[in-house]
Amino acid sequence: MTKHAAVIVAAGRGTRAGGALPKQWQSLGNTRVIDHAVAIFRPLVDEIVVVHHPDDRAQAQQVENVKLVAGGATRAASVRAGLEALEAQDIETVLIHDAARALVPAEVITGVLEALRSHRAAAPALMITDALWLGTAQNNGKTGDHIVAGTRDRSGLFRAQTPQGFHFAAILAAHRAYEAETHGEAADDVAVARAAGIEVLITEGSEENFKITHPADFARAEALLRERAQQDKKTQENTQMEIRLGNGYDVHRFGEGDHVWLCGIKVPHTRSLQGHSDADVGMHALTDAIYGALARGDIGQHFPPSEARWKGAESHIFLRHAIGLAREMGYELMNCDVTLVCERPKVGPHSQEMRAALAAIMNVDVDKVSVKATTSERLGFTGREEGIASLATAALIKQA
Ligand SMILES: Nc1ccn([C@@H]2O[C@H](COP(=O)(O)OP(=O)(O)OP(=O)(O)O)[C@@H](O)[C@H]2O)c(=O)n1
Ligand SMILES: C[C@](O)(CO)[C@H](O)COP(=O)(O)O
Repeated sequence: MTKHAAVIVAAGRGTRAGGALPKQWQSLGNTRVIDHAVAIFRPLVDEIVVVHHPDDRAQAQQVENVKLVAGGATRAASVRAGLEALEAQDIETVLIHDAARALVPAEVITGVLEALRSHRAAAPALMITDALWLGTAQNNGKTGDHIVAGTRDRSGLFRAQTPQGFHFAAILAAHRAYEAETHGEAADDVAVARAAGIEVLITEGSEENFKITHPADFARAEALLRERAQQDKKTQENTQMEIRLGNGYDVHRFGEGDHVWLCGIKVPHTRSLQGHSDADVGMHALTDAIYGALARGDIGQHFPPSEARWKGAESHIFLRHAIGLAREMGYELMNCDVTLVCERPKVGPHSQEMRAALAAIMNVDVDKVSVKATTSERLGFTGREEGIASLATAALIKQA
């Protein structure tokens, strides 16, 4: 079985960050910097080693279910200690990470793991997009004391991040073989790997994977946590919403008359639709679609044709009832779509007015309402102009 391990180095003193404790033990959100770093690796690897300073044993012991190892005087020495502690185990790949990059996005880690399937080493980075200057210090070498003495070519340059991933045996051997006297103090594990001739693939880094280095980085990390919490809340709200769909179908036959009511609009015609109510076939189909979405019966159940009081009733009464019931149950109309099937009258010239009428009855934006028409190619009862049929679909949404 492939065994992935993570070595999280946390043995530095965090002198640049300041604070009463080294930065990895300081608070970030409602926990500590180190706890964020460990939590993100937990589901992605089989084993986690936290390398701490010998003086920080008490702080490190508060991290549960990790192997604790005392680190060294340099980052490289701390990494080496972490790797040595894993030697006896059957580890295939190892991810070496700075505790100070506490908010590394999971995709950055999985990007490295994915790359390790085909490469012996991989590490995330961001391409340099700013111009590069050479500054010469005038006084004490702080930012405000430099004068630009030249520019440097930025092409092909990257900002290195962690986790840096390796086949375990290869990076352990590389660390053991690395001679700081010959190669200089290694900036990171990629430098160690390269000194051993290991090719390293660059994977996608992230601006969110910054290293907490200076005091201001804490404020940046807190802001990122707040942003993520808001995003999580939104995602949760979206996953909690409930969407329901319903369809409706209705038919009314033609009889004597000089107009038809369609979707709330009186359309002049050579005949009229017959029915117990005003026979607005489109509005009936839509009303039934809403009842259907709610699983609350149909128009006939709420307004029985056997009851005289509904004789000649205007159909907006039915539609208002259906949308009112939806709201009582906590739903809003997401959108609806009504299709009228007839040869005549022509619906196109009236469809915008019909949309507006339905939208007004339901008290929704007109963009949520569609009214369209089709003929049945002179086939069937609609083709013979014996009546008009209508189909409707309604989508309702409830936010939890
Ligand atoms: N002897 C060391 C030095 C550094 N690190 C770790 O390497 C990471 C990157 O180092 P850096 O950000 O430079 O941390 P510090 O060395 O703690 O910071 P500073 O240089 O400001 O003291 C950190 O997670 C740090 O804890 C380590 O494990 N052992
Ligand atoms: C390994 C590293 O995170 C790559 O960017 C970085 O070099 C470690 O931090 P340091 O400040 O250089 O010790």
